[in-house]
Parts: sequence; structure tokens; C-alpha cells
Amino acid sequence: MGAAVHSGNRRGTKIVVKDDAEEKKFNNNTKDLLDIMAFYSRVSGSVGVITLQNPPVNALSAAVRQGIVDTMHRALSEPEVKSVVICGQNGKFCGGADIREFRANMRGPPLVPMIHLIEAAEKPVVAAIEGVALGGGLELALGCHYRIAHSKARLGLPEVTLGLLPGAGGTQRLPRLIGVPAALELITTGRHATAAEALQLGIVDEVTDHSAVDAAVKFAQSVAGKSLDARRISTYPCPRSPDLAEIFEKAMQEVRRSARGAIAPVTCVQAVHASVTLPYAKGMERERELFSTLFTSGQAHALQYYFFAQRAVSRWSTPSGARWDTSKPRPVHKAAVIGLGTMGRGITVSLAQAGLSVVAVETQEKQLLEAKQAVSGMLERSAKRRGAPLAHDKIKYSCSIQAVADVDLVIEAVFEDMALKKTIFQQLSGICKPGTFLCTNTSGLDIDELASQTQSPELVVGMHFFAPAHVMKLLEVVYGPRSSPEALATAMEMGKKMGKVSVAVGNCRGFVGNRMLKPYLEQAFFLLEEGATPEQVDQVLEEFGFAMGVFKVSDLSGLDVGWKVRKADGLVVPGSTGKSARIRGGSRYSPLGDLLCEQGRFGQKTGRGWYQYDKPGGRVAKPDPWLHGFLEEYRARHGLVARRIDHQEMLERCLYALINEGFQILQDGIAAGPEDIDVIYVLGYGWPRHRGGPMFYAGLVGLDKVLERLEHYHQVYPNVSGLKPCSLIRKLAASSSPPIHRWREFIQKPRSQL
Ligand SMILES: CCC/C=C/C(=O)SCCNC(=O)CCNC(=O)[C@H](O)C(C)(C)COP(=O)([O-])OP(=O)([O-])OC[C@H]1O[C@@H](n2cnc3c(N)ncnc32)[C@H](O)[C@@H]1OP(=O)([O-])[O-]
Repeated sequence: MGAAVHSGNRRGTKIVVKDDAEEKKFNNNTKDLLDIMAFYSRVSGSVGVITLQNPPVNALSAAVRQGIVDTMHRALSEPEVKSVVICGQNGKFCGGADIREFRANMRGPPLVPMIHLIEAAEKPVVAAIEGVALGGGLELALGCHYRIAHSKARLGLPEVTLGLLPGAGGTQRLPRLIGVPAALELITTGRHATAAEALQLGIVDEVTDHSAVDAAVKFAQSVAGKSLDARRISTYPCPRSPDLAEIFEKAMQEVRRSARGAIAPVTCVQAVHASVTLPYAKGMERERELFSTLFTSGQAHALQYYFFAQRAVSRWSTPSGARWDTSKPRPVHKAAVIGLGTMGRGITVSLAQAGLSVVAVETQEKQLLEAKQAVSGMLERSAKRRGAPLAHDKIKYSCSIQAVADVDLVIEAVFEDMALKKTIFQQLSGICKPGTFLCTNTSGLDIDELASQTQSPELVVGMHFFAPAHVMKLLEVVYGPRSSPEALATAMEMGKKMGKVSVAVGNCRGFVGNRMLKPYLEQAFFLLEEGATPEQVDQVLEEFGFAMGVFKVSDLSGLDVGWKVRKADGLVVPGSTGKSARIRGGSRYSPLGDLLCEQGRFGQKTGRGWYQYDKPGGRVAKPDPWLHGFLEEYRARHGLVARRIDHQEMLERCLYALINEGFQILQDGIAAGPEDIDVIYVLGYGWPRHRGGPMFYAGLVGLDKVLERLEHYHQVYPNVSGLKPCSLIRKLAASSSPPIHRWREFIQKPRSQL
């Protein structure tokens, strides 16, 4: 970069042109905005450089927008300046509008006129895109006359994932620039494109491996004085082709199919449609109208809540006072996986892809060979998909558990069998070098019972992966009463390294996810007893937005899994008749799942479960007349009279029972906050993201309403403990249902042990 010409150095060679009078004027204009967050400097004499400065992602806050408007005016008014570059501080162009401002009163200049100011400028404006240009960030770049990107930059319009549409001209400019099909795909999925793809699509003009800012300055000099007539995207003709109607119809079908009730993707298609049917100015009006509808919707609120929730879970804390910011993870270079069944294989792949050396142990030679082949295939497919190098050489396979002696962390992933796991933990405790963290992949067993098998219980934590383990983003990291903060921090960090969202949870039966699933499943079974069919219950849940209804999920994961657990708990009493058949420990119990298992109906794997499949392993669920007959016969045998159950009741009983357990989990301190539960349910259990998660949904419905319905159902079914409202929901409802971010104040804090 050339020498700067003004005084007032703010950062290194960047010179800020901002005199006292201007500062005062700005402060008067913006009243309480603390600082101009776009800095102006002049480079090589003739290029005005505007640098957005709002860490960490240079989001377009009111102050940044004000700064851009002011510095643009400055650049345009200086006769020496012939062209302008807009860039972002710290190698990040811009992460879009400031999402935190969406729920506050609108201040500062709006985005749309700000971008028009840039586009209408008579001097060329070049966007220097490093890091990210997302949402409003990309829309800002589309308002510039040229775009230069760094090869590692990512560009996209992810507004749809926040329940919005690109409302700063994105739906009108992008199709004009790259055509309707490509724009529709980017806008409705919200995915990020690489710089190379953006170049190919025509979103950017040049890609560089060096500094995009330097390249943009050079470029800006080369285009100074040239006509900008062909560079203003808003003036481009509307893209037209004979098959446009078909393209839109297909896009609409696709988003309706995949959106599961989310309104933003559908609205995005409508907005892009306006770009071809209306002139630009009218298209912008339509974009604004549609944007306003989305902006105030509950779905946008839910998705934006979820955006922050997913980030908040990394700031974990435990009731004993351990915290993310005071507990340091220990580095892990070498890890081991014990047991190479389905879960163990997925975990091995995740570890190897995270760059760790892995010792993969399976004691049966034949299974070891099979696992080795399967893992190689998974790694190859995954490397191809991600365009990443193969990680085969990271893994050493062994038949002997002794091979784990020198690893830093072990993940045991054998069957869900406490006796077997205990034996392995006893062995590990003797074999591993001192300080090795011992983790168990379990979906609900007692971490502390396992810890007690070892010489160092403080090194033991649970890592509950979700199948398929190399694909699913969720990891429940379970701390026992004796797990050290360091062990917890290390497991959380390991999850992050593997690309997972790790959520710290306390040790109890089923942890958070599966514990909440129990009353939900229970209600689904009871509904069948009372007259519903699996299809009806699933339809209600799928219409709500679940990826799959509860019975389809049960068929997919295998009915035998829960059966084994119930047997171990002494709940399965084969051949029992009369009233006692449906009561356990004084509470209502449905043996329906047990009865199906006794018939060998384990779900998809046996071709029969709650549904029928064309063959064992078949995927397409079809209603099964046998099952309907079986349910009728079951009801008759137990003196149950089938009734028509409406959608509302099915939904309320399943969801409110689950939510009630969520409140109990908060009250027990098993989850630190409602965000933890919501992230677990969205990422691990198919809860629709546009409904924020079960706890957020409860707040949206109204806690007093949820409480009232729980009270009602508990009155009707007094022997179902899952319907008895938990005291925390009562307390919150009695305190005028505070917003979700204040719920933690109402949870009784266990005394800190620190
Ligand atoms: C008319 C209007 C039309 C336009 C609408 C829009 O532009 S809508 C917007 C469209 N844009 C998007 O949807 C992009 C949203 N952002 C992202 O996808 C990612 O943050 C990233 C890829 C930019 C960086 O990933 P990374 O893994 O490197 O980092 P990270 O993810 O951990 O974030 C770090 C911190 O920054 C925070 N924060 C981030 N962005 C924003 C924001 N826009 N705002 C506010 N805050 C934001 C984030 O909460 C976190 O804070 P914490 O927890 O530390 O207090």
C-alpha cells in the first residue's frame, strides 16, 4: 500500500481523517453512538479506504452504518480521491446486519439507502472481501461497483436461517447479477459459497491469494475515471428465460418440501420472483413488504434466539461453580476409541478428521477388519464431500486394549451395558498413563458409577454422541459429581475440534435429551392406547415441524434399544394381564413397545415395527393393518374404549410432557439454562429450528397456558407423573412469565463448592 497523506494516525499506517469539528457534528448527529465504526484513510493519494471496525465480525450496527455514510460522503467530496475501497478490520469484511439490534429500537441510517448511496456514487467503489461477506455484508458488496475476494473468503446470504430474507436489496440484485436459478439456490438455502465458486458465479470480479485490500486498492486505481454505467447492478435488466415459471414452481415445491413449516424460505422465493416481474424500484418495495412480515414473525424471533443459544452453550457452567472461562482444557494429541461398532466407527472418523492420532481398538479380529474397511470408506466419502485430505494414516487399529497405554484421552464406545463398561473402565484405569481422560459414549448410564471403577474418578466424563457420530453436530458432555473442571473443559474442547456443538450437562438418567424423551414417548404410547394410530400421532408431530414423528424415529433407531433398558429396569413383565399390566410403581405404564418386541418387531431392521417396510432394512414406512388390528385387540383386552383424539390434544400431551421434564431438568441443575436444552433438542432430536427449541416454544406459547394445560391433563390422568407441573414452571408463571433470558434468575442455585 502507498503512503497515507493525512494526519491523525489511529492504527499503524491507516490514517483516520476526522477533525474535531467533524467529530462534534457526528456526535451530535448520532447522539449516544460511542464511536464511528468505519474509519477513513487515504492510500496512494487517490484511493479513499473505508474500514469497517466492529469486532468480531464487523456487523453493520447503527454506528457502523453511520460511519459508512459519513465516510462515503467524505470520499465523494474530496477532489483528490478518485476511487474508494471498502474493507473490514481484522481480515473480515462483514458478517451482515447486527442481529442483536433486531430486537431493539431502530437507530442510525437504514441499510437500503446506505447501499444506494454507494451504488449511485460517481467514483468507483470496490469491495475488498476477506474472511466473510454474509447477509447485509454481501448486500453491501453488491452495492459496490466491483468486488475482489480473498481465496479463503466465504460469501452468502444466510438471512433465511434467521427467519428473514436478504432485505437490503439482496433478492433484487443477486438474480440480476448471477441469474435466477443460482440466486434462488443461495438465497433459499443461506449456504456460504467459497471465493472460487463466487468467481465462477460472477458474484466477484477477482480472487486473490494475497491481501484483498491491497488488490482492491490497485484495482480501484486502475478503474478510476472509467464509466460506471455498466457496473450498477440495480440497473441490469431483469433476468428472463422461457422456463422461468417452471424454475420458480420447482423452487417453491422444493422449499415447501424441505422447510417443514418455516416461512422464510417460501418468502425468499416470492421476493426473488419480484426481481423478474417488477422493475427494480417496485421490486425493492416488494422486498421491503415481505421483509417486514418476516421481521416481526415468531419464527424470526425463534431462529435468532437459536443463533445466539448455539453460541451461548460454549460458555458453560456447573452447579459446583466450574466455568468455561476459569477451566483450562488440556491439549489432546492422541486419542483412543474402544469398541468399533456403529458409534465407535463414527467417533474414530470424527477424531481422525479433527487431526488427532487415533488408536482404534476392537478385540474381535473379524469385527476389527470389518470396522477398518467401514472406517476407510467413511473417511473417503467424507474427504470427497469436504474436499479435505484423507485421514487414513491418523488411525492405528489394534485387537488389544493395551494399545491405549500412551494416549491422552480414551472414548469407550462399547454396547450400552453397565457391567461391560465397568470392566473396561477398571482395565483402562490400570493401563493408561497417569492423567489420561477416560470418557464413555453412553446415552444415559451413570457416569459416576463408571468413575468409581477407576483410580482417578476426576478424569472421567461422559460423551454422548448421536448417530451417525461423524455426521451429527450434537455432543452432550456429561460431568459427574467428581469430574474435574479440567476434564469437562477438555471434553468440551474435543467436541469443538470435531466440529460438534458441545453442551455440558449433569449426570442423571438419560442426561438431558433422553430424559426428556421418556415422558414424550410415554404420551405417544398412551395416545395409541386411547384410540390414536402411529400415523396420526406422527402426522401431528411432523406438521409441527419435526423431521420425523415419534413412531418413525422409534422404528429407525430400533424398538429393542428401549426394550433392553426397560428390561434391565425390571419394567417388562411378559404375559401380565389385568390392571397390573398397565401399572408400574403406582404409575401408568404402556407395555405396547414391549409387546411389539416380543413379536420380533424391532422397527426398520426387521422390516416391521410401528409401521411395515418392504424388507428388513427398508426405509419407507407404510401403515400396517396388522398393527391396527393388534391395537384394537389390545384395547379390547384391557377394557379401553377408543375415542377420537384431536390434533391439539395429541400435540399438547406429547410436547408439554417433554417441556415439563425440561423445566424439571433446569430446576435440578442438570442443564445450566434453557438454551442448553433447546440446542440439544434442535441438533439431536429433530425439533424444528424455526420453533427455537422446546423451552423457547413454551415461552412463545405462554408459560401460564402451558401450565394450565398440564394441570388439566394431570387432573384427567393423575397417575401420569410426567404431566404434573414442575414447580419451576409454576414459579415462572406466577412471576408474570419473564422472558427466557431471565429464567436463570428463578432457578434455585445450588451452593458453590469453590
Ligand atoms: C435489512 C437487513 C437485511 C440484512 C440482514 C442480515 O444481514 S442478517 C445477518 C446475516 N449474517 C449472518 O447470518 C452471519 C451470522 N454469523 C455467522 O454466521 C458467524 O458468526 C460467522 C461465520 C460470521 C463467524 O463465525 P465464527 O465461528 O468465527 O464466530 P461466531 O459465530 O462464534 O461469532 C462470533 C461472535 O460474533 C457474534 N456475531 C456473529 N455474527 C453476528 C451478527 N451478524 N450480528 C451480531 N453478532 C454476530 C456471535 O454471536 C459471536 O458472539 P459471542 O458469542 O462471542 O458473544
